[in-house]
Amino acid sequence: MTFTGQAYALGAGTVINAIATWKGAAFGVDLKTFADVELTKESSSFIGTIEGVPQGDTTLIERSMELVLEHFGIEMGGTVVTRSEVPLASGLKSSSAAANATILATLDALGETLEPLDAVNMGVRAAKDAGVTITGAFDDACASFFGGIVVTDNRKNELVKRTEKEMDVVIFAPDRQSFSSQTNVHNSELLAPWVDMAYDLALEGEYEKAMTLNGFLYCGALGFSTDIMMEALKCGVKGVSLSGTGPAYSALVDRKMADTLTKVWGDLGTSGKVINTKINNDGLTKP
Ligand SMILES: Nc1ncnc2c1ncn2[C@@H]1O[C@H](COP(=O)(O)OP(=O)(O)OP(=O)(O)O)[C@@H](O)[C@H]1O
Ligand SMILES: O=C(O)C1=C[C@@H](O)[C@@H](O)[C@H](O)C1
Repeated sequence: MTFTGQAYALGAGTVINAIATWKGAAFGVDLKTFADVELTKESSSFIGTIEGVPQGDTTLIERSMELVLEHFGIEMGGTVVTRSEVPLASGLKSSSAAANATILATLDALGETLEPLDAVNMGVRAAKDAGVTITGAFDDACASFFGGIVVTDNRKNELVKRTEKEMDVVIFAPDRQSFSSQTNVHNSELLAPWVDMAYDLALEGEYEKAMTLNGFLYCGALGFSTDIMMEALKCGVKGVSLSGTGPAYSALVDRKMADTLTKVWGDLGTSGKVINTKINNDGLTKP
């Protein structure tokens, strides 16, 4: 007998990368990762597949499934298949989306529920166990789960603030990957006094100023070009940043600016794709 479950979770963009100070902020976007889970008592192993990425590391989604079963004390094995609109390891929180979607799909297969923050914390634990994160990325996990803009303390796994905003999001995603686990933590930590200033701006609700400051700081620390950000500022954009540990950049804009920036970034001739989406304020459920 098999038990099947499906779920999705959101990708996200960065306001504050938490690696310098363990305090972060992020917003959920309208790009989804879907997970299909199949559980059976006939097996005790967990096998994950990332559709279209045969060489992808499936430890995170296998561990996510395992943690749900452990929590309920159920002895089963199974498979999980993810497919994603979120480019993998680009800074757009593909890992948080994959963990959240897998946990919810496993709950769906079992006919069980968890409190939203317990599900988020389980995904953070899976990410730490799989070695794909530095701080646990509780900020990204909350943005992926609840949508809107979230401000968090990743050391305490505390959701400090959540706001909803109707804004478009324009993303420039280069055709390459940058894994959080291999990012330059030492350089990021050198930024702490200035990242604190950006975090305070985020707490005051000045998300666009906060993210632009974050972007220039982390481009400097991680060796990414600021050209893409400068092109956005020349158009009049106020909020633009390197997202996560890169290489993608995202901007918070109104509808009219979204069209302008999509064209400007698309015409740059830098290899990569421009994605026009928006903040997803619905999330999967409210905190
Ligand atoms: N769709 C997916 N299915 C299964 N695992 C995934 C998926 N997407 C990402 N992952 C896992 O997450 C890892 C990438 O995590 P990483 O934190 O480097 O990327 P990210 O979350 O997109 O970036 P950032 O944290 O900077 O936003 C992959 O190596 C893989 O293990
Ligand atoms: O691995 C991590 O701890 C993180 C990675 C990036 O996505 C950051 O944006 C996030 O704030 C923390």
